[in-house]
Amino acid sequence: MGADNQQVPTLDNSRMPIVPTRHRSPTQPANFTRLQLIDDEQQFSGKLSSYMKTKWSLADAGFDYNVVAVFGSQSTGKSTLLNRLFGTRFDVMDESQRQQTTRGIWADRGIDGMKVLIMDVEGTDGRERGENQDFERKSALFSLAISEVLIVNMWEHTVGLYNGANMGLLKTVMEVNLQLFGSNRESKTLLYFVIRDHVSHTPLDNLAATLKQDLDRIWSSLSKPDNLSDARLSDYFDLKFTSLPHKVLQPENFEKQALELRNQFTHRSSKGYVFRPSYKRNVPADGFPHYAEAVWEKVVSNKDLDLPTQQELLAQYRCDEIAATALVPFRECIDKVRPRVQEGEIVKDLGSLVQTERTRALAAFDEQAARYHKDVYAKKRSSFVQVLDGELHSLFLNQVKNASSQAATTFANDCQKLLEEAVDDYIFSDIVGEVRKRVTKWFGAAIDSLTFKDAAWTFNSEIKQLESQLNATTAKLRSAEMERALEQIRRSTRDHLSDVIADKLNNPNDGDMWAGVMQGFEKSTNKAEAMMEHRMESTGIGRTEHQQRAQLMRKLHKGLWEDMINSLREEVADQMVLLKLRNILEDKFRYDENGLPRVWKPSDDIDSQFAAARGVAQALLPKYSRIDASSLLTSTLKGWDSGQFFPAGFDIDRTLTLISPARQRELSKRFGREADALYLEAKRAMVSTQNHVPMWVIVLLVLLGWNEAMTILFNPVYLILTAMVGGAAVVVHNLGLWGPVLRTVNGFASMANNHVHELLVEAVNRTEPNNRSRSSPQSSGKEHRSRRSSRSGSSKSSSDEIELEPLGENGSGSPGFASAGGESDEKY
Ligand SMILES: Nc1nc2c(ncn2[C@@H]2O[C@H](COP(=O)(O)OP(=O)(O)OP(=O)(O)O)[C@@H](O)[C@H]2O)c(=O)[nH]1
Repeated sequence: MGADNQQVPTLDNSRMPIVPTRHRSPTQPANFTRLQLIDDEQQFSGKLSSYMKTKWSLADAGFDYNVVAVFGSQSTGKSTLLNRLFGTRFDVMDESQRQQTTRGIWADRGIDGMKVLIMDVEGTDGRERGENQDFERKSALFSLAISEVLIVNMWEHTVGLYNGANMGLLKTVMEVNLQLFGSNRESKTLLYFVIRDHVSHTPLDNLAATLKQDLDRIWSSLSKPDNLSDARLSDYFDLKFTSLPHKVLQPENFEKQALELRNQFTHRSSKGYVFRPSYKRNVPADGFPHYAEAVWEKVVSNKDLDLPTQQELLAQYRCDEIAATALVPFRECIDKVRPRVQEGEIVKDLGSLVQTERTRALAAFDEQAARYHKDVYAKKRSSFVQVLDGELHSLFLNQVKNASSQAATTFANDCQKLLEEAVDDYIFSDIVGEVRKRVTKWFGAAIDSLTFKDAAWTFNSEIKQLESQLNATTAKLRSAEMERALEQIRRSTRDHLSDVIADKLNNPNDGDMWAGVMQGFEKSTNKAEAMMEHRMESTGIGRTEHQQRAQLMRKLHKGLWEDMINSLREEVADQMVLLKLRNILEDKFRYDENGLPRVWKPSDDIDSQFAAARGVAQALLPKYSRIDASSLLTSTLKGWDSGQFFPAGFDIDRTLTLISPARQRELSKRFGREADALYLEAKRAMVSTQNHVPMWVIVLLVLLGWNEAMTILFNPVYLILTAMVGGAAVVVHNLGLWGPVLRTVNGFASMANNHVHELLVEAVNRTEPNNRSRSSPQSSGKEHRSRRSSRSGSSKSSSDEIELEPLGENGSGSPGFASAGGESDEKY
């Protein structure tokens, strides 16, 4: 193509020179808007969609656009004609070369606001392609399928020629077209025959009649499908004919008539306006690229080309595209709130927020997709709604679950708080019922905000789920309430029963001990049952709920029984039971029948009294060891006799034994030891009543006086000596040996006396042998006295002097010296 051919075309013919040139390359100046839609290699351009949007601004045209294609032999001025009609810049052959200019199919938009898409198709019978008619058939079929108006360009002189007028090609194309599009009679195609170089005098009408006859002949010779055997040419095609003068020989006329012809394509009001609604393919402009490509692919692959199917496919494709586009802002909105909801937040006004986005997305979809195949659109709309609602439902479901969880938590917490704060005599079912009503109402409002008219979902299962949760919580609270009631009732009866038990076990011989205990249990149970009835009523366990009530009663009985057993076990603990036995023993042993303390006298038979008392006490040990509950058989306790009193599996027999046999034996031994101590104590008490101050102590005190006696007592040496002497005396006394001892002492004294006497005599004899002879024995005795007096330092008178008497003859005389006169108390 020459550079001058790249001038911006206008409708001013003087500025639209046809400059022969050659342009075989798809590259073009930037300001050109044409596109090689299908190239030499039969490849469909991937740029059509972007050209529709950016270069041609037709994407948003909806149905308000037209498609025109040109069909004809090579170099018959097709491109020239299109450029004249639509202001396009399709390549025009360089006169000097006479070579094929247009290869493949080119497309462009008409200028000056014309919403016309023009396709310049490679000419048929091309020298370059030779015998190969594959592309010309495909391109012709493609043009026929997608165009509202197909301009059939031909020289005047070829009219009436079969091959020269491309009648053979037209026949083939029509035949295939009938097979492929036969079922679609809704949209026709205008075959606009433009006869070029009309220079002869043959009127156009004659030329048109010739062509029409040729076409009818072709049509009748077509091999039609069976179901279309009656199909007429006019069912599918409208025919229109025009001619143009010779461009070179009659340039002015040519331009003039070309302009008139142009008006038929541009001015709706002009006579002969070509674009009629019946030619519409019902393909919106934004779907045209996909539609055209799909048609081309069908043509190229020789598959059956069914226009309705293609339209449906297109509709499906486009509706999907539109839906995807409409979904983007919707998802953006959802994605903003989804994390918050997933984290458990209850997003305020979520329902209205996303409902607005849903409406917006649907409106965007409807605006564009409604132009496509109705059935497909309806289905796709339904699918789109499902997608939207699917996203919403999953989001709402999370929100509902959050609300449900919060409602359940609030219910549990509020109930617990109110029950804890409730004063006595509160009605459990009133408190719980009130909270439940409030929570359910709140949850209902949360659900309502997420449900709207067109929404295909309900949250019935979530409502049921919450109800189950609330029921479960209520059951738990009721169970806890009853546990609390059980504990309170047991506590209130426990003290009374403990007192009864302590009293009965401490006085085992006052009537039937176990009957008394059981009576106490019966009273406590009756009282507890009445309290329990009241609590069950207030907790909402109606009288119709027999099983639950019976279970609770049995649980209460078990608790009361266990409380009694625990109290009994405390009472018969080792120390307690020993204390009880000891008390009984003491009562029987230490006190008489009148309850007065006994003072044991030697004459009392302690042993038999003790044995009797101990027997009574020991007999109580087996009594304490096992509970006798037989009296309850005749009690007022319901179910005791039928075994329905306690819960199933409760082994009452196991609880009856308080003290095992082994423990009984051990306790019996320990009690025996304690009893023995008591016995000894009694014995000692009796002995103590007989004891007095020993005689020897009195003698000692008389003999020694108080001070001496104390000296002996507090001086260890004296005390030991005294003890030894005393001990010896006791032994002697006890053995009755005083006689022999006295005799022995006397013997020893006599011997000592004799020995002393001998010593004295010897001494006297030794000292005074000579004096004996010089003096008389009297004088000698006086001297002896004087020496003794001098030794004693005494200056006694003569009346104090001691007379030394001679020793007895037999040696068994008095052990001491005989004293003279009243001086006999002084000892030697
Ligand atoms: N005689 C005559 N020549 C014309 C007319 N219109 C165009 N031409 C000339 O015919 C030659 C071919 O013109 P094109 O417009 O390229 O023809 P075409 O059919 O598009 O050619 P291809 O695209 O190669 O098939 C050019 O040299 C034009 O100047 C016409 O009406 N009469």
